[in-house]
Amino acid sequence: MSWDLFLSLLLVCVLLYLGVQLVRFVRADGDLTLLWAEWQGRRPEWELSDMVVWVTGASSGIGEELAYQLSKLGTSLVLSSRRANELERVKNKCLEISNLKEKDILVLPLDLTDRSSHQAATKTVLQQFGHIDILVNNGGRSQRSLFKDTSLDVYKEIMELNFLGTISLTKCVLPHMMERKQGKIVTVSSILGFIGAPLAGGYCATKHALQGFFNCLRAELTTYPEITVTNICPGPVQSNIVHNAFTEDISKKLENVGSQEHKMATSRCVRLMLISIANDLKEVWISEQPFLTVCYIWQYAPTWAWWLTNKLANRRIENFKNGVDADSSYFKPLKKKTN
Ligand SMILES: NC(=O)c1ccc[n+]([C@@H]2O[C@H](COP(=O)([O-])OP(=O)(O)OC[C@H]3O[C@@H](n4cnc5c(N)ncnc54)[C@H](O)[C@@H]3O)[C@@H](O)[C@H]2O)c1
Repeated sequence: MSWDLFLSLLLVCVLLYLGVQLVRFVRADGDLTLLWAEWQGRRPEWELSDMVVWVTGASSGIGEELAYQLSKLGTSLVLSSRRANELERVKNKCLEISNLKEKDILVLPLDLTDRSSHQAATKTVLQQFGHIDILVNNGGRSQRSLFKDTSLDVYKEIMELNFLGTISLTKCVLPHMMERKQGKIVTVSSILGFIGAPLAGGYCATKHALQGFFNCLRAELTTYPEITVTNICPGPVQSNIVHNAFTEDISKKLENVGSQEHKMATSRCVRLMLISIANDLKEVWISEQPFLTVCYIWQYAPTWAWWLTNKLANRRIENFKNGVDADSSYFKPLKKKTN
């Protein structure tokens, strides 16, 4: 083979390799540690079966799907949110699709903002199952309104729910985990827990607060190596979150919710969450593009990130004003992954 031919073949191979890596990067829907764990790490099927898992916000969206996927793994479940009838519906479906029995699923209505009820709720779980292996702090609400239009009451209320409600329940469960010297505290934060976006100032503040809080708590628990703290940071995911979002006034509902189809499939998000929990990952980003790229640039070159952030931010406000979902139509995603 001539030297020229060899070099041409080598160049083609390198270009092919780079092409494949580029497609993989564009299609990636998790940060590097998460993708590694998905490829080489521990499987949720090996690690999580037989555990007792308490999921808040289990009546809808991510929490509901989490209940279904966990039930298939054989975990005992505590399902919490405010509406008992919705939790019963989720429980019945769990029983239908898994080998769990009635006694394996506790429906435990709970309002995260009613902090005085959290101790009694924890006691009820311990009476039923004897212990709690995993607490998934998932319940919460988002926000769609500009700061200039938004009442301060909204900021107070969203902080009460997403931040104080979450740490209040954690405070009730943690002593029990410390006594056993084991447990997993998993909190569903958001990519808005470390980047910013318009229309969600209050929500973003609560998620930043959660990130800061749980990063500190993890550092306080170094003498308890078997208690792990995982912050899950999803980008946009299909659920009822926009439907249930706060607006500029406490009592006002969002008028135009818009289609949610362009967002990441709930089942895929939850599968990646389970992989994160099984592998005790400390912080994970679960998101499709372009948000994942924004997260990386935001971390490594925050000032440059503003160029892209501003473009997305303008589009977000425009979308919102036009009555479509704020995160729609940045660009069409490649074929969606579903699990
Ligand atoms: N869907 C997304 O795009 C997305 C992105 C990033 C983070 N998240 C986070 O995921 C979590 C779940 O949200 P989702 O997308 O499934 O939304 P969702 O609206 O479908 O579900 C929210 C759940 O929280 C519960 N909840 C709300 N207020 C409560 C209260 N006062 N007490 C107890 N439970 C309460 C609801 O009843 C529901 O079960 C939230 O913490 C949210 O911030 C969602």
